[in-house]
Amino acid sequence: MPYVCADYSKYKFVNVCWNSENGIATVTLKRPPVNSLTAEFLRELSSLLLDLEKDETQGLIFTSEFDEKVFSAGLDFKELYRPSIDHAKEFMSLLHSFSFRLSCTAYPTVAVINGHAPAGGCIIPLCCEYRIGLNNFNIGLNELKFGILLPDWLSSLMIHTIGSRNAEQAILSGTLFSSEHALRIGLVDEIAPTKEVALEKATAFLNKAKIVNRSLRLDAKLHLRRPILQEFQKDIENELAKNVSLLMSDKVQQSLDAHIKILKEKRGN
Ligand SMILES: CC/C=C\C/C=C\C/C=C\C/C=C/C(=O)SCCNC(=O)CCNC(=O)[C@H](O)C(C)(C)COP(=O)(O)OP(=O)(O)OC[C@H]1O[C@@H](n2cnc3c(N)ncnc32)[C@H](O)[C@@H]1OP(=O)(O)O
Repeated sequence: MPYVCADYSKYKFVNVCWNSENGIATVTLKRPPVNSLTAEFLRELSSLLLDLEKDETQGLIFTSEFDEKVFSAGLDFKELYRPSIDHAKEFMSLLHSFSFRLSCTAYPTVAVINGHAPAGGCIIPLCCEYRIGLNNFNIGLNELKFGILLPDWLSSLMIHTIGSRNAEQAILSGTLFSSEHALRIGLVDEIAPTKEVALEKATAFLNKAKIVNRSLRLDAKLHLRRPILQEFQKDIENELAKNVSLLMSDKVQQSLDAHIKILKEKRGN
């Protein structure tokens, strides 16, 4: 059984619950108020994956502290509004490297989506091998609706998950799916009535993975995910520069400004 070496208490935005009997790590995202992804959060998540790898984790479950509310609200609007060019570059690079790393972990991965997961909020679930949703949440890549072209690797993750035809329709219409609809098109694999049941289902999925030889399983995973991994590795410098210039463009900055205002008005701020 794996021996835990890393100090998981050093992490600020996640709680790591390590089960020493089965080697499964349950990682609860807890960056208030909505687990939006900032550079600091992404840096932490990347470092966490390395620690889990070193500790020979047998399986990873992601879930959110903000149960029945939000899994993740996606990229942090506020941090990405008028960033310095250096920060924009760093952010895009961190997003790319974390998503790549999560897509090809040696251990199996599950997302328990216990709340809304719009836009960048569904990156973690899409990189995972299996997705279990709760009722009454929305999930989808709706970026096109606010003028953001998806990076190729992100479209490719969606295609891998729900097939090209469904992905084309979903991405081009910027649809946010209800949990029932997400189940119908395969964006989630199961629906659970509560987080507890979802965590049991996640553990059952991870236990099934154990009957397969770990290194063979990884070879097969990398083979089956080759189209996604190729998108991640294709012309990285150019792809990152494209995303940075999209982020810095007037259109996207105006859209972020509008979104921040909408969220403020919603709260009566
Ligand atoms: C921008 C990138 C451009 C180019 C880059 C190229 C490639 C990048 C790759 C991927 C693209 C991905 C893009 C994104 O992810 S953009 C973010 C999209 N997210 C959303 O549209 C979600 C917006 N939020 C909501 O819909 C709701 O907040 C939510 C359903 C999540 C929760 O609703 P609830 O009613 O529970 O809470 P609220 O009152 O709305 O919000 C509470 C609190 O949280 C703040 N908030 C919400 N979302 C964000 C966010 N994304 N970033 C930062 N902060 C967020 C909100 O302002 C409230 O704050 P406060 O008033 O201070 O309490």
